[in-house]
Amino acid sequence: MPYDKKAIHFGGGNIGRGFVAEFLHNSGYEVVFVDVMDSIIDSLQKNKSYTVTEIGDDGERTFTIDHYRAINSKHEEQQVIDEIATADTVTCAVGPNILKFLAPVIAKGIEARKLDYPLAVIACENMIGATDALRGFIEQKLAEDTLKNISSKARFANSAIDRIVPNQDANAGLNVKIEKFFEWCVESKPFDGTKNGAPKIEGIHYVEDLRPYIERKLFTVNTSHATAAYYGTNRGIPTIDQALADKEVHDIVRDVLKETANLIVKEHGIAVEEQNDYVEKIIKRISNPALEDKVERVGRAPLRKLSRKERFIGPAAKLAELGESYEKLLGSVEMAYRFQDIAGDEESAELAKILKENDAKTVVTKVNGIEEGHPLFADLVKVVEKVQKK
Ligand SMILES: NC(=O)c1ccc[n+]([C@@H]2O[C@H](COP(=O)([O-])OP(=O)(O)OC[C@H]3O[C@@H](n4cnc5c(N)ncnc54)[C@H](O)[C@@H]3O)[C@@H](O)[C@H]2O)c1
Ligand SMILES: O=P(O)(O)OC[C@@H](O)[C@@H](O)[C@H](O)[C@H](O)CO
Repeated sequence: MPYDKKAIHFGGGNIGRGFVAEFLHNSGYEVVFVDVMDSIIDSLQKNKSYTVTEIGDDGERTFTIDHYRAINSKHEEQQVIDEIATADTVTCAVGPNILKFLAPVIAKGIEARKLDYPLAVIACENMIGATDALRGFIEQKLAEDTLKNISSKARFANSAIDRIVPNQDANAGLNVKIEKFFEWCVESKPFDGTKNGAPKIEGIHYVEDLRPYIERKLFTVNTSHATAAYYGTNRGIPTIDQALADKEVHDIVRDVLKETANLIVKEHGIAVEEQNDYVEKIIKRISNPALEDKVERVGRAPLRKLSRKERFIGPAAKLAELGESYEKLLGSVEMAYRFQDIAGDEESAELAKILKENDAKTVVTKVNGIEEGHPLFADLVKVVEKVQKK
């Protein structure tokens, strides 16, 4: 493999090392990791390779990832700018709330570009429109002239990324254990008319309209995952597979998925059988005991997960608008509201504070982004009142 293309990847964490970098590497890209965590960057700089182990029904397979470099953007901003100026792609997997912090350095890299083809920017986060959000932050930092010619400098494509990468063993170092299944869908249209076309990354499924893919993923994989995590936490169950082995939790997850499946089928014209097959596949994936996926990881950042476009309120709001049932989703919302003061999770502490300091109506407006008058509002207020009582 010549490794003659260059990819800058922000976030050397689980999905960054275990999924995005693996695919870039296998497609002949030299990967430049950018992170702010000293331990990850130091380790990537010291070790010239790490392994990714895929766990499937048919056993395990291990791959070696090499041909990468690593930069700490806290200390070496100019280096990151120079790399972006001469790169083919920028990807990130840092978490939706971090996107705004990446924007200034990416904007400077775009300003410094002299190449005769645009940079491909693809955010790989669990968020509807993550690349659009990143683009918005970047554009706030660009000079007027650059903004006028932005399509010659950079192209921005949203993506939906699906692969379970649990937290890794403390002694694993850089090595990543990951499920075998993957899906990475990226919008194709933003690359129309460019010299090189869409980035040639093996495994990416380019699609004209991403909405059905990202909504199906977020409202099936992540809705069920988070439901299992929050009910599991509430019952003192440590991992997702163990939560799903509990008959009651298992049945609740299935009931919640009936509600989101109803929406997905109605909204996107996906056949009922196809959605049923998808649901079965997802339940099997998240029940995989080999992943040992902790409920705290899957439930992390409850304020984000309880927000308007996210895995519970997104589908529940739409179902309410359509006059369809969303009762089981309210149960997941209740359990998410009960995910408070979890060690290492700042949002869970913030959630506890918000619930203590505000009345239920204010909480719903603030946390769920649902206003009085919306058909979901009164039911959410009841859920919050119940949680506030106990
Ligand atoms: N883990 C999964 O199963 C999975 C699957 C699909 C999508 N995702 C999404 O991928 C994203 C990352 O998730 P993860 O599980 O890899 O999390 P993670 O915590 O393992 O990795 C995030 C990385 O981003 C780094 N980071 C934080 N601020 C940064 C900054 N300003 N600049 C550069 N790097 C920074 C962190 O140091 C960390 O290394 C999230 O949006 C998540 O929803 C995760
Ligand atoms: O990453 P989050 O916090 O949005 O959600 C936690 C998990 O549900 C998520 O990371 C899944 O493992 C992943 O989305 C599977 O593709």
